[in-house]
Amino acid sequence: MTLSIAFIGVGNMARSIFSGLLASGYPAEKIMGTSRTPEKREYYQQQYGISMLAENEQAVSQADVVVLCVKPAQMQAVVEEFADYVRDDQLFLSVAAGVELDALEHWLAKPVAVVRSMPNTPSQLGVGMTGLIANKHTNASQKEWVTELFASVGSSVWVDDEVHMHTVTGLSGSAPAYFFRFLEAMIKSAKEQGLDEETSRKLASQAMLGAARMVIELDEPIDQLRKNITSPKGTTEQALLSFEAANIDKVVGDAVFACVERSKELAKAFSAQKD
Ligand SMILES: NC(=O)C1=CN([C@@H]2O[C@H](COP(=O)(O)OP(=O)(O)OC[C@H]3O[C@@H](n4cnc5c(N)ncnc54)[C@H](O)[C@@H]3O)[C@@H](O)[C@H]2O)C=CC1
Ligand SMILES: O=C(O)[C@@H]1CCC=N1
Repeated sequence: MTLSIAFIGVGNMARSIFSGLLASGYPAEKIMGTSRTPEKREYYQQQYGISMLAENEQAVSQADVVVLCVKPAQMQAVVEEFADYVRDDQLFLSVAAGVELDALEHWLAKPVAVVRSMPNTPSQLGVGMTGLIANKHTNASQKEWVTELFASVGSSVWVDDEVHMHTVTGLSGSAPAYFFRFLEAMIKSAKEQGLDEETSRKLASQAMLGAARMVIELDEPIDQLRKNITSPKGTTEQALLSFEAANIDKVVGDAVFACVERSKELAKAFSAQKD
C-alpha cells in the first residue's frame, strides 16, 4: 500500500524531498503539502501535481506520514496547533535542525512514531544524504519505510545516539552550502583571470562532481587520490601549499564545529521550551 504523505510547511527542504520522490515515481496523488500563501499553493499544485492545503490540521488528518518541514523556531507552535488531530497509527518525520525527539514527542502529546531526519537539498536530484534516528514508538517496518523513502532521493544512515545528529548536520545537512561557497570562490578567481562565468562554472563544478564520484566509487584513500594529482614541483602542489599556509584544517574544522555548535544550541533552546 502506498502511504499518503503530508509535508507541513512547503519550502526549500520539503520541495527537495517531494520533487525527488515524484521523480522516483511516487504517485503525486499520495502527496500533500501545506502553505499559508495562496500563490504558493497554486504554484506547487500546478508545477508538481500534488495537493496543496491551507490548513495543517486538514493535511495531518488525511495523512499516514506527516513530514514536518517548518523552520525549527516555528516547530512547537505548528505541532501544538495540530496535536489534537494526531492518530497513534501515524508516523511523524521531522527534518528540522536541532529539534530533538523528546521535544517533538512532548509537543505531539501522544505516544506516536517519530523519526528525526537531517536531509540535504541534493535530494531533489536523487543524490541527497540523510541522517536518521527514531524514537521508541517507531517499529521496524516504519523504519524500513523511512529508509526506502530516503533511498528514493539519495542515501541515508541511521545513527544510534541523538548526539550524532549534530555532526550529521555539520557533515552533510549544511555541507552543500560549504561546497557552493568553495565553488563561488573558485569561479570568482577564474573571472578575475579573464575567463567567463559560464565556462568557469562548468569547469569548477565538473571537477567537484568528478572528485566526489572518485571518492564514492573508487576504493582508494582520499589522500592517495590527492597525491595522484599532485606532481612534485607541479601546479597542484602550489595550490595545496597555499591551502596549508591558510591552515585549511583549521578553516574547515572551525566551520564544521560552528555548525555543530549551532545545532546543539538550537537543541538546548527547544529542549527548554518543553518545560
Ligand atoms: N534548506 C536546507 O538545506 C535544509 C533544511 N532543513 C530543515 O528544513 C526545515 C525547513 O527549512 P527550509 O525548507 O530551508 O525553510 P523554508 O523557509 O524554505 O521552508 C519553510 C516553509 O514553512 C512555511 N511555514 C511556516 N509556518 C507555517 C505554518 N504554520 N503552516 C504551514 N507552513 C508554514 C514557510 O512559509 C516556508 O515556506 C528547517 O527546519 C531546517 O532546519 C534540514 C536540512 C537541510
Ligand atoms: O541552516 C539550517 O539551519 C538548515 C539545517 C541544515 C541545512 N540548513
